[in-house]
Amino acid sequence: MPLAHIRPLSGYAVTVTRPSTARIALNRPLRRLFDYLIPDNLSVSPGQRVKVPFGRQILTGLVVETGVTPPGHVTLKPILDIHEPWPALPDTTFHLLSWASDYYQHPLGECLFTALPPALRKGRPSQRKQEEHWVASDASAAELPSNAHRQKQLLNTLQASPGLSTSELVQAGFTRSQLRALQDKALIHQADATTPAQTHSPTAAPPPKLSGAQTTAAEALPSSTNRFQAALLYGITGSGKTELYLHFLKQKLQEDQQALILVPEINLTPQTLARFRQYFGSRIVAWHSALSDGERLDTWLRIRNGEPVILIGTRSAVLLPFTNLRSIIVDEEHDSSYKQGDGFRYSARDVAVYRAHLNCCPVILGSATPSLESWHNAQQGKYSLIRLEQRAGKAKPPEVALLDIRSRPLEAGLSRPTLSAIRETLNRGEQALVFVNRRGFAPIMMCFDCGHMEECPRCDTRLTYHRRDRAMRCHHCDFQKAASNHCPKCQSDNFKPVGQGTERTEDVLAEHFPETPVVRVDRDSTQRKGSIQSILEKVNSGAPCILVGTQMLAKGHDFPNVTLVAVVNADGGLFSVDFRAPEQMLQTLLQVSGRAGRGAKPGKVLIQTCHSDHPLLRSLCHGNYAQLAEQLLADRKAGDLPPYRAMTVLRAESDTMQGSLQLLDSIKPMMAVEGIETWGPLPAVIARKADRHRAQLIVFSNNRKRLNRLLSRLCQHLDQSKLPANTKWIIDVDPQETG
Ligand SMILES: Nc1ncnc2c1ncn2[C@@H]1O[C@H](COP(=O)(O)OP(=O)(O)OP(=O)(O)O)[C@@H](O)[C@H]1O
Ligand SMILES: [Zn+2]
Repeated sequence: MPLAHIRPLSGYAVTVTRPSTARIALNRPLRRLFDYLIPDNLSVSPGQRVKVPFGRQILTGLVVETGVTPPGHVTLKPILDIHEPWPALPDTTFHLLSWASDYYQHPLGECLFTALPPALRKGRPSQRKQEEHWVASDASAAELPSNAHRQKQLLNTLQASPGLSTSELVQAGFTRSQLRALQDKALIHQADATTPAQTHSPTAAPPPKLSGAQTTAAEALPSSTNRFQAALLYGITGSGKTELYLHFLKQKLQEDQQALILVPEINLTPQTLARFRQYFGSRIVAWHSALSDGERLDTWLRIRNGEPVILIGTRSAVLLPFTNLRSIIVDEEHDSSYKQGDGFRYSARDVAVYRAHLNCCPVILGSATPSLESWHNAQQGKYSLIRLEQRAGKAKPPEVALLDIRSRPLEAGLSRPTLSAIRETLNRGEQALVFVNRRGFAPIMMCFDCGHMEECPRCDTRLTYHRRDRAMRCHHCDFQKAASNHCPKCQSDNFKPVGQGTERTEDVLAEHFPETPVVRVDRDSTQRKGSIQSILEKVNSGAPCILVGTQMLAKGHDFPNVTLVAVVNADGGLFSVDFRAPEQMLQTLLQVSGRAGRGAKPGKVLIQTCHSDHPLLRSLCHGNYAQLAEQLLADRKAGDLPPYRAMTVLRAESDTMQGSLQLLDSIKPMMAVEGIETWGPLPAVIARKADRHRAQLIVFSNNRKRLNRLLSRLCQHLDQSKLPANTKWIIDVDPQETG
């Protein structure tokens, strides 16, 4: 041993076995990490939260590695303290996020911090707050004043589902003050936290017996929770996929194991939770955007502590620090809300599959309209394909008909046959659903004298007329102004709405059917917390009504008394420039059609179109998505588009279009590499949004690894380049939108 290494033992004994430096990730959009010294009194390991000095601030960082050699002769500052002695991100979660950072080309620090609840991101202590659960006391609602409707409803809810938590009740539209009011009157009390199983114990209602088709599908589901297996469950609308998920978990998941069920935001209703709780009681825990910071921390800690929860959550749930995750289910796997639209643009579905792979556990992707990516993976044998092509119970698939509206008189977009079909439905005491793909009253306000149309001053789009609040609004930025009765250009009062949105359809239906409630469901009508829940409750009561809504209505709802679905206009996606538009249009049409006839009564779907001879729409009538998927995949293959080639979009935004195009032009030569093809740069379809000019460069490759390496180099290069003022770039790997 060289002499220089022989040192007196005292004071050095520790440094021999302990690393003295650590590389730390910060929650910053920076593609770099920072090195710090580990003081002798601290012991740190990867995934752990630490406090570090950064400029004049003290920030929370996450340890990425220890024992690193810092570059050059920099003097390192010491870590100030640790937040807790254990790593906030355990091994597999850490590995998952590092992989995602590399795959999606997003800075590691921001990726890692996404897996922490807001409280821990902000550097708060990781102490557990006890979530309050409520039960109704043995008192009667008669003690409530007759005008306390909401309190009565709250009490009824708790009588029906004892043990709901404050957050679940708030999500269902109740308020904390209503809870307090009932508590003060001793009508409800907190469930005993030490015996939650009692308040949450599965109810006696026996699960329905699986049908023959369901049993066959169940037998084909992954056989073990200790092996990676990916299954695509293609089950038509109303086939009872949820029952299969429950059956699978009941059969396969052991009592000490964790499971994750991903759902699109809108599907995570108290009804869904209640259905799962019937089987699994207090093991069911929810994760969604409406939770408070405290509730998130509480749930996060349960997961990190390895409690055997079955988490039902939206997109970001896939990043949580599970320690014993043994099954993953992705419901409505085709849903575009699984892809994050800004910042860390990950696809929760794809991350879920990778996570299952890392954990050596099964993943089930379920949908009535699988994404072409998943369908392709099944064709390639990467996923097993399980088909469930019969509706559950007594329900039959709906009868679908195209209604050509080219030469028919329309009333706010509705044809006479559609109106009569609605009337017949209501006369039978059933419910009708009318699907309109736009919110607002009309997408265009136009002067019939001078031809002027109202446009957004900040975007290359028209303003939508919202009649309820007499406003003209841009749906792409936050611009709005008061609506006027006169053309702002020529003052003519021949200034009128063109086309229809949900508000207009709602008005026409209310005029035609004055006796029947017309319920509008879109982003405007459901802004208030819990409003969607009360709407759903109304519909679920089964009384005749007409539902009018956007795709919010298409997803996953189970309204047994809806027997007619009318689609006002199906043609939007047929001729779009976005290559995904036909797929998304067909998925939406099939999903919304799938709301018809889910109970004992037969369902009917009327699709109004100007292209009744279009082959895609004709196949849709046969309701055979498998066939449609094959057709769409053949088009993708012919165009050398995903899933046949990997695709990434580089976007640039600047004060001028020239600035955006120049930036993309400057990096294009870096991509003149074998096996890489680029399209563009070109202005985006909406070239100007909120006064920013947008351009894009699309990159394709047959070789994902090569593309990934090239993109990493490109991002490094762009990070180190000095960009012109006000110019920004964005990278989107596997984009959902390419317009
Ligand atoms: N074996 C069964 N026997 C009787 N009814 C069943 C059975 N399985 C499911 N159901 C009922 O059938 C209806 C549809 O089930 P579910 O909502 O799970 O369908 P789904 O496949 O998720 O449909 P979608 O894709 O349209 O959301 C529900 O009301 C459910 O309770
Ligand atoms: Zn705008």
